[in-house]
Amino acid sequence: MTERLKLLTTVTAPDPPTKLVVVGTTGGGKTALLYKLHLGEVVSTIPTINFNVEYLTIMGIEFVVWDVAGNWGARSHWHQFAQGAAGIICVVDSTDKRHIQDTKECLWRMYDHHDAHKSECPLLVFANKQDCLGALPVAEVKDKMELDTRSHDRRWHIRGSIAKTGDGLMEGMVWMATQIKGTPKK
Ligand SMILES: Nc1nc2c(ncn2[C@@H]2O[C@H](COP(=O)(O)OP(=O)(O)OP(=O)(O)O)[C@@H](O)[C@H]2O)c(=O)[nH]1
Ligand SMILES: [Mg+2]
Repeated sequence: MTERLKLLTTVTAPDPPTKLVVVGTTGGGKTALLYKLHLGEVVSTIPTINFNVEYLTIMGIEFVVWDVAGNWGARSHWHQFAQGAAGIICVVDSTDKRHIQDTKECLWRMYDHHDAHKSECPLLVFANKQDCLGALPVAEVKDKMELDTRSHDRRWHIRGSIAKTGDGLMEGMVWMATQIKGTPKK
């Protein structure tokens, strides 16, 4: 009987949602991006204090997406939010070199502290605000983030985006979902 019950539980219990964490220093567009994906709408945002959490289903995978604040106080905790994440999303304001520099430093520091350094945890970077005058081209954001040199054997991808219109968002998320589908479950 116990064995039959066990079997039943295994068969019927749904998989838990797959965790993604969205990081980046303040103002990059993380919250705008999350709600554009979640609601299909532009929401007016204020700087996030702690985090927002929403569910998204992409390519049949249910994701639970944590949008973590990018303020000074929160940055040193990104690695804690990232515990157990199957993928990391980093959002940068392509118009602001100082912001890109800060985000780069915080991102790589997070990897120093967290099991997200493991190569099976893919990294998706959105070079956001591509609609704005003075936005750096994606290739330049890639260089400034040092993705080529600091990613080692981690799978990564950079995509230009406009969180306000949704441009590039789904393409990036499909890349992430494809990577996660290809990662064997533990
Ligand atoms: N023009 C333009 N504005 C954007 C874009 N994405 C976000 N914004 C605006 O940028 C500002 C900051 O966006 P948020 O989503 O609040 O930024 P955040 O990364 O969540 O910031 P924190 O919560 O402080 O970490 C808001 O006024 C957004 O409307 C974009 O692609 N283009
Ligand atoms: Mg926010």
